[in-house]
Amino acid sequence: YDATAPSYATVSQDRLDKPEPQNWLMPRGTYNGWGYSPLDQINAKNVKRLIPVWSLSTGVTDAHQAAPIVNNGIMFVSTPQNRIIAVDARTGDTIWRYERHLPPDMQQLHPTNRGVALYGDKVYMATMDACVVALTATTGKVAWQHCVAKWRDGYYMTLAPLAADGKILVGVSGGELGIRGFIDALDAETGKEDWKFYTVAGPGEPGGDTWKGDSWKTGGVPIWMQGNYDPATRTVYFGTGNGGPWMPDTRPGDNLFATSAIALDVETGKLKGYHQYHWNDAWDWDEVSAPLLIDVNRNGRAVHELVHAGRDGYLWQLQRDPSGKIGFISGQPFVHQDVFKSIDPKTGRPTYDEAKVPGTNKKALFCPSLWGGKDWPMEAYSPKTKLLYVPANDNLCAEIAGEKLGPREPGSLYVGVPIDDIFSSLRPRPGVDTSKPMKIGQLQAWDLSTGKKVWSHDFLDSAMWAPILATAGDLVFSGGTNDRMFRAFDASNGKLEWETRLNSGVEGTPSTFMVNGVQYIAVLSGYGVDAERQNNGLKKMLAPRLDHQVVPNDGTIHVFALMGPKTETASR
Ligand SMILES: O=C(O)c1cc(C(=O)O)c2c(n1)C(=O)C(=O)c1cc(C(=O)O)[nH]c1-2
Repeated sequence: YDATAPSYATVSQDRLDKPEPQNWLMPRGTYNGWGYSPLDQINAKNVKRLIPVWSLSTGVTDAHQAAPIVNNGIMFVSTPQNRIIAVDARTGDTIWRYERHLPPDMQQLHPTNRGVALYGDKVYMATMDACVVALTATTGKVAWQHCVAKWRDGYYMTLAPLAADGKILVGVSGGELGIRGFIDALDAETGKEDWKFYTVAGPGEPGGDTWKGDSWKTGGVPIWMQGNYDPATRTVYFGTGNGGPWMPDTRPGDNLFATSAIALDVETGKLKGYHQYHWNDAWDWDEVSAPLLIDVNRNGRAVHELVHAGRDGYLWQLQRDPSGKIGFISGQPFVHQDVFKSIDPKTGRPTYDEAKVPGTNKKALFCPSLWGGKDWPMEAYSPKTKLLYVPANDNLCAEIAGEKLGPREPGSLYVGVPIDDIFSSLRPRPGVDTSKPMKIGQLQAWDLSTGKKVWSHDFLDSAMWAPILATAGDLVFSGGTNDRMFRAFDASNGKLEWETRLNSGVEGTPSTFMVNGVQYIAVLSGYGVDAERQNNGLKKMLAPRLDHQVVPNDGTIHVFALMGPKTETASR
């Protein structure tokens, strides 16, 4: 499909299995999670001619993290506050807007939304009040809605749904509210539940013995990032979040399947395999960004791998078996990490420095910080350069101590660390001189065959908090820094090739597509949630250097193309 006049084209399973380069049908472009486009009209030689074609205010503020999803010239964008906008991708003309009003007494811990899914003739969104809505793609009218849990019990949703095998897969947030996490698969046509997988193993279930007493009932393990999918083996891969409450002594044991990669049968939801990155999490290191499915050349042999740059600061390379079983290959730090003393070379299981493990009435300083070496923003992989691109945060640590928990009240925080302590927990790496510009955010490029870092582009006095887009034009695109820049780097050496300053901070997932022979790059600006909370921590840490810095929150869709006759027509 390459639209001359944009019109919605039915999204079949076949189109999702083999997506067309012109379209961007899911947050990472393809099921393998690469965030890679084979388009190369915009490339390292001409990217200096990239200009804005149109922009559109979303009408809301806060963290705009979704990828602009494009099907046959029609763009779908979701924003905080349960909204979707459908736009003509060439011109920015609005086709429809949808809003699902939130209950007025609802408190949002993470007011964001990571995108829509397309399937058949519908658009799907997971909502803050823990429902899935299906809209008719051409009209924006509700086709069905199904609530997977009660928001008053502390469940909410921020992730992009994953559409596969006639199902819409979603998971729940609430790791700080004493939930029991799960993934639901809903029938794409009707919204009826097909299967449910609990991420906290219950008594008698496999993994159930890794929770003591009733701790499983409030064990957390949220799923707040979309999964990836292997159509060949019909296996979905998700990353799982932290155990709850935070202090590990409240839930002794490994706590399966927290902070893990899990493989589920798309048809039945049955667990096929898992790998727990770190056991009995104590640092809020959700490992929710799903592992990327990459075939890595090892001594001339293609190894089917699952690759994940962890919030725990380790770059994990795992083996994926056709049966769904997951094996361990390697793990190594990509930022300063002082918690793991070693990892078992056979299993990857880390041993901990006990002084770095916080607990109830036990304070600990640990690195990386509780936002991790990399929070949710996704890595990208280019099959052309064979490099993995990681949005990393180095030289940051956190200090927290647990307090005794009272009884859980449904819908209230159930963390065991005062929320103000969490937001003020950020510390510099011991020994770092914060009176000088500090190296924090990095865009790193890794050769997965050798396990070596090939280059790193460093940002001073700023975290790096945005997903990466890689293209066949030998470019990688990303925002993520506190100066409102959106940038393009040379994919092979990390050289900055182009940057433009936008209205707000940029933590959107960039996407690219083609209409009428013109390649476009799209990204959302709009800053907030934990990028902003961490930046507030940096402002305190680096005072007075960032005292006057403002990173506005206003949401906007931005679309760019190369200057030339065709873009002039497109932008009229
Ligand atoms: O435990 C959870 O349920 C949960 C949910 C979310 C979310 O849904 O966005 C975040 C986190 N945890 C979290 O730990 C975190 O660092 C985080 C950052 C962000 C963000 O949007 O920037 N969300 C979340």
